[in-house]
Amino acid sequence: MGDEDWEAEIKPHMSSYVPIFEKDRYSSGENGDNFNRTPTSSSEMDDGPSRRDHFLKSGFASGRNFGNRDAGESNKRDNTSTMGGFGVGKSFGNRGFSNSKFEDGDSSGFWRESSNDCEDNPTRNRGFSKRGGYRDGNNSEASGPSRRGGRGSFRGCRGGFGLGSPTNQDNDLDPDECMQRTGGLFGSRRPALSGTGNGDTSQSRSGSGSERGGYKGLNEEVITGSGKNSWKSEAEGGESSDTQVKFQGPKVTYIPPPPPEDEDSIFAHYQTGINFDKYDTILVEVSGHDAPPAILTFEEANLCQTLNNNIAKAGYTKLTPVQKYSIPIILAGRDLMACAQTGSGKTAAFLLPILAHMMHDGITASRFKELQEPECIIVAPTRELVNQIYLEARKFSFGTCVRAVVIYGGTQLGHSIRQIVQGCNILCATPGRLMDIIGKEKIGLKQIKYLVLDEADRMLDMGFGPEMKKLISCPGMPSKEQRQTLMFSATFPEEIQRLAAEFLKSNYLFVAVGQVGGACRDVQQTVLQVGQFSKREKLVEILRNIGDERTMVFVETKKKADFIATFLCQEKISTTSIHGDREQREREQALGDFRCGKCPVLVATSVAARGLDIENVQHVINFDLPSTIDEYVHRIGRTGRCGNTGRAISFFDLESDNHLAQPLVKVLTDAQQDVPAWLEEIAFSTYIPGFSGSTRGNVFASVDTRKNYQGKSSLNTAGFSSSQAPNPVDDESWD
Ligand SMILES: Nc1ncnc2c1ncn2[C@@H]1O[C@H](COP(=O)(O)OP(=O)(O)OP(=O)(O)O)[C@@H](O)[C@H]1O
Repeated sequence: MGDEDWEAEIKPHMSSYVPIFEKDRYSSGENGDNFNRTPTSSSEMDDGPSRRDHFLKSGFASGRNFGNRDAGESNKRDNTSTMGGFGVGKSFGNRGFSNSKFEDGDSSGFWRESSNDCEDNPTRNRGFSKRGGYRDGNNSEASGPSRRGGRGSFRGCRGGFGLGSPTNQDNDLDPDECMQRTGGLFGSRRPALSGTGNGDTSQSRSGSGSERGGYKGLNEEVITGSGKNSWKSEAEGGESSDTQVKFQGPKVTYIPPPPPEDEDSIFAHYQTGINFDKYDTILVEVSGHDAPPAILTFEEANLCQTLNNNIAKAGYTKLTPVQKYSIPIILAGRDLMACAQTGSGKTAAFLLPILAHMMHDGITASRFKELQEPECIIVAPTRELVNQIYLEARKFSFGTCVRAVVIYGGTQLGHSIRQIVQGCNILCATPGRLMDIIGKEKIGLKQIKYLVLDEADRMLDMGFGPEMKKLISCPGMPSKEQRQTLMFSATFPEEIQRLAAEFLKSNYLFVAVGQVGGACRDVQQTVLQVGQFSKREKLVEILRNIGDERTMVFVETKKKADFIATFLCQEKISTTSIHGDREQREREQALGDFRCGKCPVLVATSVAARGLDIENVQHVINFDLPSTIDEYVHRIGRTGRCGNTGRAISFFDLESDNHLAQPLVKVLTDAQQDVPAWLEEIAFSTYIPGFSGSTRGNVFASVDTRKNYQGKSSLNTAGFSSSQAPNPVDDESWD
């Protein structure tokens, strides 16, 4: 459903919201000056205490911007919000248009914008607080100063600079980690950014930026090297000049809490499920020359004792298919593109052999140094995912001298740097923060032996691809011949495979476990025909039936995530949310509340679609279907992990989802799921000759897109050869 439709739907409901404030975000005493206390409708203002109480119980504080609140109101909300697990709103005018210095907050807010959320004119964007509170459905109606006063901070990040991104739009994949960078580093696709400012704030930016040829985003000065000193002034606590501050944007002050250090926490894991052994029956195809044979047991990998101990403590007794094939390939020093179903252990498939190599090579303990030169960089598209990978790296390297470090956007840059300078062998990073740190000359690339792209298709698409290209052409980065490059994902569209070749040695191996881009068979998929205006009712009905079982509800836009989370809380369903407009602290809090079961429902945008491994997620509900089938595959893969079973229910809206009918039928069929007759009918009526399964290219690449490779072997994962069906593309040379 488009945003505009959504506006139409939410507007009538918005007036019934109970605004709840987060204590640390709103204080009329401190920030009241920036509030325009224009009265708003009483229905918006004066909701009864019962509902407020409900929010309180349900752990949800919908922090819309209600700048017209008086101090008394604010205090009441302070009480509620501190108990709330869900603080939607972020900025309450204190950093609004009157405040050009951006005392605090999140620099990522400057570029974390979506085209859908940026329909406001530049005047309205001007100097608004950078972080997005809940954008009221009314805010498309006003743009004058008084409105900005009253609701200026509403817009927050959403007002921002109008950094629309073609791929992220409002369905976010950490846009602060990707598209904004392409504007800065690789030539902007957003001409509005360069040259003319969008208002006070962006003017000041473009003012600074124009010395270098216009606004280029935070990263620009880093990459050109000019940001070095300004970083010092910011991250090392020195004074920033106005120009620097304006150019740099608001400081990010969030320092994530360190993960628990005790062994039990490090090795905490959930159980494999009843279908874990069924993995062995999945066909695996390896293509490329001279692939080493698969291993069948951990012992065959010949790992060192410490690694074996860690594997045992992690509860791994048996290899998953992707591990059986990838581990020997990586140990043999080969480049690899591996595609395996969600939740089937791809992370360990690359971490274990990399660590084994490092141990074998006699890695020296890394020590404090201003410039660290890690041996391995792992990049992934979202902050929560890199953090998860880091925790896995820390687990498997436990008791060794290998030090893993994680850095990601939305956290204080100085904190990232402090982590790095203490020593770094394996760096897990989101692309944006990685490029920043490289620009600050805290990371040298000369020693890189392993470059891992997790969710590689995402890392190479138009959102992150330019950033990745920049990374491999950074000074010092060993050429592809000199490093080992590893790519993992559950989906690998053909066109992305072709792009990947630039990163990989020509003799890379391709491992396909099951159907490339196929859904996990342990997820029972149901598609329901639900019209836009019935979705909420249906959602509540389903959630009430589900009870307390952990459920992720995916929606297409950030503001809808806020809206649905608010709505569910009103329905007394304890809910939290995660999306790219929430501050990192809030995102981590939300994930924590969901993981521990405090909020059994997590409403999420695509930011949570990939990679997240959360125990006991029994249900995924696609309140909105995503725009692409590969996104669907990743989303439903948040359940049914590691041999456990799960359920996915998708609302199919005849008005907007017909383009997905065909690929959906294919995914359902391949995963041996029931296909509703009505869906088949739609798929048939929208039949596109030569259909290849995706709205954007061929998700269903039968396997390796290279042609005519030799040495293709097709095995099931117990190691037995199966019939080698000729590949239709075998008759051409792929080099
Ligand atoms: N051999 C194994 N034995 C037991 N558990 C395993 C094994 N390999 C991985 N796991 C566990 O399975 C879960 C899923 O693994 P992981 O997150 O690496 O999956 P993935 O394939 O990367 O999924 P996605 O495609 O969603 O990113 C994790 O909890 C991991 O610890």
